Amino acid sequence: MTETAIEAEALGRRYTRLLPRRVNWALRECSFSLPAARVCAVVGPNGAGKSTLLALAAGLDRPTEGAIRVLGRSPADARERVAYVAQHKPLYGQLTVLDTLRLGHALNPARWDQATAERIVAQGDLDVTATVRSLSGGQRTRVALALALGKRPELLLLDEPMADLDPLARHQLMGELMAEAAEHGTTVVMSSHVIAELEGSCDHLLLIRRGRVRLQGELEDVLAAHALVTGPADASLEGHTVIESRTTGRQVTALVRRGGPLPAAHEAAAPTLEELVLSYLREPVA
Ligand SMILES: Nc1ncnc2c1ncn2[C@@H]1O[C@H](COP(=O)(O)OP(=O)(O)OP(=O)(O)O)[C@@H](O)[C@H]1O
Repeated sequence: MTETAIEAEALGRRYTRLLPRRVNWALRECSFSLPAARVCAVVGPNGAGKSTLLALAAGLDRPTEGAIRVLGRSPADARERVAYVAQHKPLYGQLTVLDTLRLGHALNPARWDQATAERIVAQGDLDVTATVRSLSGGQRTRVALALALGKRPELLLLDEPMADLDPLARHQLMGELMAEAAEHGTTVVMSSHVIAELEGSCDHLLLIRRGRVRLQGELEDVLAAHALVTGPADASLEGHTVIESRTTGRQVTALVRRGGPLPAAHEAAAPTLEELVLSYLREPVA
């Protein structure tokens, strides 16, 4: 097994509209490395480039610039070992749930794990003879995740997988994902807007803004490198990078990237993942 699940080098994806002509870089100069056998959260605001990145890793789209390697190969060559659940969960609407799982088996005869796929479907209390088009959005998500996990992938790419699930289904499917990752050493790369949910389950963070990587690393290290400080507004925070600050009267509260010991005049606390991500999302971009 490779130690790096996804490696990107100056990756870029540009979209060009002809009339009226407009060029939009969905991703630009993205270089990062996501470790294997970890659960990685990809976060960023709407339109940041998360889906574009996942589609490139899945080999469903091609970079305009730079390169991306998946499990040490080109995305096309790695495809057999990768499962991808796109944001809109594409499935065949006319197939029943049972036939969908049969198709999953037929397409992945060597690796297919029927027991896992069936268990995930059964936990949702689905009628397996119902057609996919008759299912609710959340039920379809469950079938898409059953297909993906049934493939027993080495790398699981999930684009906002939990967005339309009820809280109980979220909790249960997140548990399934974590158990799968732990048991089989599966790498999970998951985009999500539900930051609080990622905190207890992710090991690695990739934060994208306006097509560029703004922050990346092991979650523990990233959190430890920052502090939420409160102190007198006139005391200097020189040497530290202020990501966001708010002044109320004579007090300032700031999220900083530590550049060394913090000034004694300030009280410092460790930020939660949500506080950290929100500060980076609010940070003014030049
Ligand atoms: N097929 C396309 N044609 C033109 N522009 C596109 C296309 N797909 C994506 N884009 C643009 O690329 C940028 C990144 O989109 P992307 O879907 O990757 O963002 P995202 O981070 O997944 O957003 P969200 O959180 O809303 O799902 C956006 O500006 C979007 O308009």
